Amino acid sequence: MRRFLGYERALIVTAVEAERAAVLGGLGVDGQAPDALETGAPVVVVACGVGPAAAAAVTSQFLTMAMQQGAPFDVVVSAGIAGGFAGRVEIGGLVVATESIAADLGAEGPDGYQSVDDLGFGTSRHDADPALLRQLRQALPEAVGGPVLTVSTVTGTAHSKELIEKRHPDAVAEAMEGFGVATAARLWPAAAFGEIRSVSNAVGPRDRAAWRIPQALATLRETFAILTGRGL
Ligand SMILES: O=C(O)c1cccc(C(=O)CC[C@H]2O[C@@H](n3cnc4c(=O)[nH]cnc43)[C@H](O)[C@@H]2O)c1
Repeated sequence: MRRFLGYERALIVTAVEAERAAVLGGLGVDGQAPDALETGAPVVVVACGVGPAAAAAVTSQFLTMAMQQGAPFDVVVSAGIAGGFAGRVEIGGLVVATESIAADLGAEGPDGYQSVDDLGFGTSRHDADPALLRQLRQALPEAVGGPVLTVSTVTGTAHSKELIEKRHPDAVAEAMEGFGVATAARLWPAAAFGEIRSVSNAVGPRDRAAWRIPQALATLRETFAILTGRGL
């Protein structure tokens, strides 16, 4: 198996098995045995489950186990499909996060929404590692760069789309794991963090039949072929 960019050991965290299979397909392997972590594979791909809590828990577990085995990860990437904000990214297109933002981690009050940052309780944002981001932008010139939101509930009405766009006017996409993966990765300063998303649907009123999942999974697969030097 080839390396991810120039990194010694990469942990790629997807939400579901179909995304994991697409990433592994890009790496040129049909599947990965459950002992990939123990055998020192240069790229380990794990499906953590949906949402930021599962993402943080599983990422933390894998980072700790790799360190205990003496083969720590030096890069951690949250990867999968996402909803894209219309006019910023096409369905089937690719997004590279400049930062991963917990879009609903805060409080509502008479003056509107306040993030945990506004409240003085910590941070709702994690920047992508600058060196990793540069490499991703160079390897994937067609990708749209910008903040990617992490939500616990998929935006599904015109009203909630309007609200989230007002709170995060620069966001290019929303998904459900990036901030969780980043929160765990931040505990390991030696590991660079990034988030890569292919777009399966437009953020807005729920229309599951319009989600182009096979197209987004194909983009994800091509992306990881490029990032491991296997081309298209
Ligand atoms: O049904 C399938 O075949 C299938 C294959 C791959 C992935 C899925 C998912 O449902 C993945 C859920 C995952 O996708 C992210 N996501 C995608 N669109 C959005 C969105 O509009 N808002 C928020 N999250 C989105 C998210 O990270 C989920 O964990 C199904």
